[in-house]
This record gives sequence, structure tokens and C-alpha cells, in this order.
Amino acid sequence: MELKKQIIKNALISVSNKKNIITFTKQLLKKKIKIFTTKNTKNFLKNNNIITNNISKITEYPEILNGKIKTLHPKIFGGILGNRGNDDLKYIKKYNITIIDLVVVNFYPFNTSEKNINIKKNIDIGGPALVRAAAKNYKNTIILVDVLDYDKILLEINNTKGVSIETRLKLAKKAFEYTSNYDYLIFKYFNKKIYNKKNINSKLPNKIYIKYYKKQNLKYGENPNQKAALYVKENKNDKFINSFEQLNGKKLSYNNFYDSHIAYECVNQFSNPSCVIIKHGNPCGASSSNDLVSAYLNAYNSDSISAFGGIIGFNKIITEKLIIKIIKKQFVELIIGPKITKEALNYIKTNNKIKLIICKNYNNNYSKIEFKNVNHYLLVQEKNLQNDQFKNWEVVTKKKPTELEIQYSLFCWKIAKFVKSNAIVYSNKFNIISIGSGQTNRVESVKIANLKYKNNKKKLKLKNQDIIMASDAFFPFRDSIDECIKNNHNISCIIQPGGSIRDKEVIKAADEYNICMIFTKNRIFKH
Ligand SMILES: NC(=O)c1ncn([C@@H]2O[C@H](COP(=O)(O)O)[C@@H](O)[C@H]2O)c1NC=O
Repeated sequence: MELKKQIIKNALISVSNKKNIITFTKQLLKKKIKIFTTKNTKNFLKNNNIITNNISKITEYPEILNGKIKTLHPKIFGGILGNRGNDDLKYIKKYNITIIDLVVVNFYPFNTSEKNINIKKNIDIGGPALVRAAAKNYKNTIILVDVLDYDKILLEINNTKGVSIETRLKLAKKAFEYTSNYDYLIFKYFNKKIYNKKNINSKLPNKIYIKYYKKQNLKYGENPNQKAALYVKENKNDKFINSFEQLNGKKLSYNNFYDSHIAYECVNQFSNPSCVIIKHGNPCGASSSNDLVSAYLNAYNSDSISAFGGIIGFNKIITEKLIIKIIKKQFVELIIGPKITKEALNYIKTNNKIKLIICKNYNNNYSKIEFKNVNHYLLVQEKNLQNDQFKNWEVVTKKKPTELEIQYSLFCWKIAKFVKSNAIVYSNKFNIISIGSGQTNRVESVKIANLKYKNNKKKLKLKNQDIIMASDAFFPFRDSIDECIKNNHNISCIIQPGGSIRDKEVIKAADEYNICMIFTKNRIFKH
């Protein structure tokens, strides 16, 4: 329902951020709108040769308490909240209230990234009150909180001599969003102060407030019939989000986004040129080498069938030579890396089927907690951030690993961390050669890993190369180890968390076969 357009006679301007206010005020004055301003806004405009009325002309009261009370007065709020056409009129007349048709306000900045926030100075009281009052009475009072809306409103006034009810409603919605965001920042500040003081484990607080903003719609969810979108925390300085750029290919799907992050997180564990190929959230191939081309080829050879349509992560600059190699070898869904050469980018751009993401500022420590929702509940846990270092591990067998075997075991373990449970991973040097993933019992995962290993052994011409075996949780029995030896798998070292009641039996098996065994003492389940 379109209300009769009201002519704007009086406006109140009280802005901390003075951007664009000069031009806007000039335009309002041209329309013969009477303008009332708070002290600094008035002085700022005056210094720019724009004369406005001091708010005290309405309140007949000076600003007091060093500006803590400027506009908090019945004559101001009466003018904003009063309805023009009903019982309120009698009060308006009785108390000689100036009707205010337009309120332009933005608040004192409350920047939580600043170390020393001055609560007295930084928490705006009168501003939010003005904004809420005007937004509540949006049918009568227009509320402007966004500098970017000044021009739009002027255009609407010029074209239609008023501001439509639809626009007023949108502005009111924006105003309440503005006040709630502002209060949320202040709340967070107080919340942090309390937690830090009491030294409570603030990672898992008693209450969780989640505020994420839609960054982009995704092509679809896990399946094409599911709508999906990407949300981010609003942090304009977030280096990761700012540097996460899609440079080629069609819109990302939910699975693309998920897999590419896993690929990138996994490959960024390594400092040597490395490649990880992900399918359905699981690594299917990985390698660290002297250069990315050989790392890619080794990773591809880990499981060339699964690599089809895979998400490939690199930790070094992507070159044209590498792209040519990949395209020659396989159909690839997405490539993610920290940088790409100009030539490689031009080359990849000739094929819009390949999605390319470049992410310069990778930070694994950004979020220390993880969420999963199950119907009515939100499951929250700390990220499984472990210190994967040999000094924290224990060699439990008679045979001790060589320096190289320790390095190889670390590589194999780091990949196993990303494999869905139950995970069994075989590697040769810094190359993954077989993965058994996501089975409901460990023996099945071992069997799958063994089968893939058997196939790869011929293909990769592995003869008596020493193999590392990683398991994401302890072996409940010695049978898995017997099974490997029976199949002549040349295992030189097994890395696993340990902790089974039959550890002794398992260690005995390893000793019998003259294999080294490392206990990491940390389980790496991934559901
Ligand atoms: N206390 C008040 O009555 C009051 N009324 C408006 N303000 C704020 O004062 C600022 C503008 O004041 P000035 O024009 O003096 O810079 C605005 O950010 C506005 O949100 C107030 N200041 C703080 O609470």
C-alpha cells in the first residue's frame, strides 16, 4: 500500500563518518530542507561553508557530559517517533515538537581489532537510539545509516518528490542490521574481556554466537537438487578470504569448495614441492618431490583411476609445463595453488572446464575449532592440531628406523591424517602408493590398501622397495601385519598411534618380521 508521499521539511544529521556529507547536505539545503546537526557535524559543515542549525535549537539544551548527551531529549525523539496523523499530534502541538522527517546517522567506530578501545568514547548511545526510533517509525521518518544510500535517496526525491514506502522499509531494515551489528561487536568485546579475565578455555565457550555473511551462491550442494552457498565471517582484513580467487572455470559447487580446501590444507603441510589429489574429501594420491611436475606425476600414479575428475592441490607456483602435463594425463575438475605463471594462466584459460583457484595467503591456524550439525545439535570440537615430530613419538620395536625412514613415515602419517577412517596408507619414499579409506572395519581397509598396492607394485615397478604403512588408529590384533607380510609387501616401518590392549602382540609381530614400528600416541580418526 503506497502512503501519501510526505514532503521532507526537517532533517537531523549526526554523523561520525563525515564521508560524502558535504554534497549530501548541500543538496538537501537546495531542496529547502531545514537541517539540524550535532556539534562536530555542524562545525565540519561550517568549515566547508555550509550553515546548519544546532540541535540545541530544538532541545533548548546544550550538549552535556562532554558530548555523551547530545540528542537524547524528548523534543528530538518526539519529533522522530511522533505519528503525523493521529493522537500524537496533540502532544506535538502541546510541546511544540519539531517533526523530523529524515534522520542521517552513523556511529562512533567500535573497532575490536584496536587494542585499547576507549569504552567511554567508542560506545555510541544517542546514535543507536536515533536510528532505532526513526527505523521503528519508518513510515513517517526516513532513516539513513549508509553513506552509499545518500545518492539513491536524492535521486528518488528528485524523481518522485518523496521516498516510497518500499524504500523506507528497506532503509529501516538496514538500520536495524546496523544497530544489531554494532551491539554485537560491543557484546563480543565484553565477552572476550570476561573470558580472558577468568582464564576459561575460550575455545569452547558456554555460548556460541555465529555470525557469517553470504559471500556467494554455490552452483549446488552435495547433489544438484540441493541449494548451497558460501558464508564468511565479516572481516575485511581477512588475508585468506581476500586472496582466495577463482581465475578460471565455471561456478564452484559445494563439493568443489570442500575438496579444494582439503587438498590445499593437506598439501600445505609440506615444504618441498608437493601435490595432493582429492576425491570425495579423501586423498587418492600424493607426493613430495624436487619439482611440481614429478610430484604431480607420482601423485597421479598413486591411483590414476581415482584421479579422474580430481581436485589437485599444489604448494608451489603452477607452471605451463605442469598444466600441459595434467591435461595430457587426465580430466581434472579443479586445481588449487598459491601462484600461477602468466603463461600457465593463459594456457588454462583456453579450457573453461578446469576450475582454477589461486590462494596466496594460506593460514591453517585461522580456525581452531570445527563444527558439524546433527539435526538439533551443533557438535563442536578443537581442530586435531598435533605436533607431528619424531621427538614426540616412540619406537616400540627392536629395529629402529633410519633417519630417512622417519622422514618417509612422517610424510605417510601426514597424508593418513586426511584419509577418512578407517585409514590405511602405504607409501614409498615421499610417494603414496596405496590407500584404503572409509571402511567400517580396519581389516577391510587393509585389504583394499593391499589390493591397490598389489596392482601398483607391478605398474610402478616396485620390487623390494621399502614401504611405510600408516594406520589412523591402533591395530586391535596382529592379523593386519601378518596379512601384509603374507602378501610379501616389503614393509620396513609401520606408523600408528598405539594404545591397543594387544599392543604387545602387535609389537611382537613386527619384531618377528624385523619391521620397525613407531607409536605416535595420537589418533587421527576422520569421520
Ligand atoms: N549522546 C547523544 O545524544 C548522541 N547523539 C548522537 N550521537 C552520536 O554523535 C555522533 C555525532 O556527533 P558530532 O556531530 O558531535 O560528531 C554520531 O556518531 C552520533 O551517532 C551521540 N553520541 C553518543 O552517544
